[in-house]
Amino acid sequence: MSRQFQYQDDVLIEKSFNWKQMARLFNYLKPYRSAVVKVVLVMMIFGMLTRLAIPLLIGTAIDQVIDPSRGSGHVGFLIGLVGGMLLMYLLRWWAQHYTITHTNDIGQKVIFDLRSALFKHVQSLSFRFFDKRPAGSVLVRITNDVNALQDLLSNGVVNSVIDITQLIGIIVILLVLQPKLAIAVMITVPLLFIVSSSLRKRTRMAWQTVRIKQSRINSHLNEAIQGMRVTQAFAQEKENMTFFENMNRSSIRSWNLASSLNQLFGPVIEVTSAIGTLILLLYGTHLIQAEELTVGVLVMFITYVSNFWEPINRLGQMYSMLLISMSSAERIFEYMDEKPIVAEKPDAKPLPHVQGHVRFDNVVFGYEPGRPALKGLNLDIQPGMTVALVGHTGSGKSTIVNLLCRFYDTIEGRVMIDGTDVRDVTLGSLREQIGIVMQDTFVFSGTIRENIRYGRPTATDAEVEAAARSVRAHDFIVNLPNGYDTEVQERGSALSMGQRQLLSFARALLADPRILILDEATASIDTETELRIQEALGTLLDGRTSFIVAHRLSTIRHADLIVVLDHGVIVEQGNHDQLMRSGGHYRGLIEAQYRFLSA
Ligand SMILES: Nc1ncnc2c1ncn2[C@@H]1O[C@H](COP(=O)(O)OP(=O)(O)OP(=O)(O)O)[C@@H](O)[C@H]1O
Repeated sequence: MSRQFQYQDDVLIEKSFNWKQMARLFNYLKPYRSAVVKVVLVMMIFGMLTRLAIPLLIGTAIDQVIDPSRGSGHVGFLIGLVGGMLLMYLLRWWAQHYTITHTNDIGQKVIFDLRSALFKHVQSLSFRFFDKRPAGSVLVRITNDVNALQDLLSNGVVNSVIDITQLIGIIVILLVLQPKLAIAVMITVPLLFIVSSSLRKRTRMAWQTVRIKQSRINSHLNEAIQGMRVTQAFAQEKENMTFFENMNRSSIRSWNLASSLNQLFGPVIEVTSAIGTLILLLYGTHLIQAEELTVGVLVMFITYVSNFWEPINRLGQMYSMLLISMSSAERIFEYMDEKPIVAEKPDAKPLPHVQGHVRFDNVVFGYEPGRPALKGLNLDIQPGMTVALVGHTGSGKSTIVNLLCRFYDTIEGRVMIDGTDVRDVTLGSLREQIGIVMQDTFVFSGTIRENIRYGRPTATDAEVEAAARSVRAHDFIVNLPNGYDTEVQERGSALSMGQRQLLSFARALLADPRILILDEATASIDTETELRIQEALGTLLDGRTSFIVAHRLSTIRHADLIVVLDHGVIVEQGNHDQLMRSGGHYRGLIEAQYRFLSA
């Protein structure tokens, strides 16, 4: 299959640890500081202390009660010790339950904050940001990468604090109980460290690969679902399936590898712990024989040492998780650090209610360096005028409207509305006064009423209906199964092309902007709908400055001014009759269209 999907931003990260990034990430835990401290305290007091106390109780039981040299009259004491142990176990269970509930809660809240902050930021970014990235990869960062941090920000932090404290506690107790034996046992720690760190590096890379493969699946799925119509229309389902299956298989393979590497840690820990126990028993026996150690203390040692490996193992896993999470954090912060190219000036003022006088003053613009889309454009449009922008594909029509809405900033020259440079006003106040009707009307999931109201959320039902009536959309809406309350879906597939156009006209009319931009649909529709749309358009354009990226002859003919563009330059302007008479580009375009229609 020739199609190649590339998700360039998903690369294996093998960088050294970025402490700054980590501090930045942990900043998100700040609002929940007191909750974290509470959980750590509960776990330390009731979880860790009970764990440390249990071996002491066992050792005491052996030396004070079970040791035959001490007689057998201490059953009451033994029951007391066992009761104490039972209480410790219960407290421990409760502390674990408390910790799990609360760490999950903290984790969820942090993830919520992080995801909201990221979405808010991404929403503020300029068109140029989205030009460069497939929607799928943005989606993956807001979902997968944020999710990848959940474990770290919940159990990760709390468990690490507890594990470190527990380790220190055990080491101190062992050293106090029998320093020589303690040092002998700990000889195994560096051994474990060396073996596991090389294994851990491989495991970390393997888990990163898993994450990347899963991200690719998500990115691909997003594209595949969005492009499903094209896939089906070109009967590419089989090829698409093969591609997907390969990705899926490769994801499983990477998961199997990572998980088998992960499973090697268990045996490594077991072997080290066995060596530790061997040292403990050999050297311990020697010390007992030399009367430097009691059997009870040896049992305490054995229990403590068995509790020693678990936190070490968890801390190692935590370190790997930290490294993997940091690669997600880096991806998230890369977006967070992306500045909107079209930014409001700090002293930007709201644009007052405008008349609709639009001026392009020697505007030069290009989307990419070295490829100008507009080359020194001058236009002066009086309030209320209807301007038709015509020209070959790629001539710069949409670019003009993109600059008017300030989706991009000019490289040279100015765009002025009522004498104010669009860069001097707040983006909200500018765009509120400009209504846009896109060629492919985006219908959001919801009812027809909600979709029309998108233009002005505060509009009443009566106003929504009035707008729909004015643009002749009311008739088709009331004929839908639930009238204005009919649910429509994301791509508006339940509605025809013409109906979607009328819906978008109603939306724009309700918003009542002073300046209207209309990207006229190119698809041909039946004559009755065409007439209805033309009538609706008349209502919509009335009294506003309008820019129409025009394709229909009827629209172009009625425009007050026709601007003919060619390769980013205005080659002609005037009304229909003037331009026809002059016999230039425009006449050529119109005659070509006639020839096409009559062919
Ligand atoms: N987002 C973008 N990134 C890079 N180049 C772009 C982008 N949008 C448009 N261009 C380029 O800018 C030039 C002008 O494009 P523009 O969309 O303004 O043309 P148009 O006249 O509206 O075309 P059409 O009638 O096909 O919509 C073209 O060469 C196009 O390839």
